[in-house]
Amino acid sequence: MSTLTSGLRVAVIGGGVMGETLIAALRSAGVEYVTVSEPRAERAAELTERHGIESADSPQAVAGANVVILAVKPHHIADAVQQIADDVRSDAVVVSVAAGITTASIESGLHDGVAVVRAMPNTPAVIGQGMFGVSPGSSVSAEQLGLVVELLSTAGKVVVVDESQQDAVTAVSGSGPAYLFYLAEAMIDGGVAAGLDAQTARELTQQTLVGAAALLAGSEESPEELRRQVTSPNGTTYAATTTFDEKGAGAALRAGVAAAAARARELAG
Ligand SMILES: NC(=O)C1=CN([C@@H]2O[C@H](COP(=O)(O)OP(=O)(O)OC[C@H]3O[C@@H](n4cnc5c(N)ncnc54)[C@H](OP(=O)(O)O)[C@@H]3O)[C@@H](O)[C@H]2O)C=CC1
Ligand SMILES: O=C(O)[C@@H]1CCC=N1
Repeated sequence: MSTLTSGLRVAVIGGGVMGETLIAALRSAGVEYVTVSEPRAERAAELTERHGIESADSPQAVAGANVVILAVKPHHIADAVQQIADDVRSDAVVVSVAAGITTASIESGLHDGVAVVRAMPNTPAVIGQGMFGVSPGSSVSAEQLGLVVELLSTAGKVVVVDESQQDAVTAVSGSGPAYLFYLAEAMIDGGVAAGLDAQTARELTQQTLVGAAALLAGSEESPEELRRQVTSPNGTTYAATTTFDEKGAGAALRAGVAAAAARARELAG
């Protein structure tokens, strides 16, 4: 990591949920120079204090940066790009994490030839367990893509995908943590309804999801086979999963992923 972090100066434009997630990940990875541009002064002060970083307006933040991370909402990207266009270094790489926004649209707002990478992160990056789908734009060198992949790898796994797949990546891994939290909410509610106190229901749910996720990640078996191993003939799991099927839970989840991908396409404008 030392060759990666030495001399690296990162500007993070937008200090919201994902901006802070990436700041925390970069700092944990030993990146010393991180500057955040965040319009809310109170929030900027919170971030500088919590993570030991600098805060500046966007032109100042990007002026010395070799990596610029755009972490504003998709509808704020055009403004954010316009604010930095004249100050981004010509050899910098600009990484956008905005859902739906194409590298071509960001490139069109920057000076010719500036490298733009589109990356779709997720919030588990804050504990080094993120999943990133990364796509280079039209002016990215192999070295610049390698730098971005190496940098993001400090916060989780990275796959390089064709940009045409980014909306699907967003629907699976970008939004995906929320699907698991949604499931956790329902399991906790169901446990309470079945007679547990809320704290016990949460503890049982949390460890069950952690254990099952680790089993899935570490196993060569398919999810279907792992599920089969839990499901005794006409037992409790069978009772649960046939009810899920009757209520259309699987179909609803598949439709939800499709809706997320469609929404990402819409965000492109
Ligand atoms: N949250 C997540 O799990 C994920 C988010 N993303 C992407 O990350 C991006 C940010 O999302 P998220 O962090 O959730 O959103 P937030 O609203 O939490 O954060 C965005 C921040 O950017 C600030 N901002 C707005 N305009 C500018 C500007 N021109 N310059 C600098 N800062 C600005 C906002 O300030 P203010 O509130 O004052 O407007 C806000 O603090 C989105 O594009 C989203 O698609 C991608 C993957 C996962
Ligand atoms: O909900 C959203 O639009 C963002 C993108 C992926 C996760 N959060």
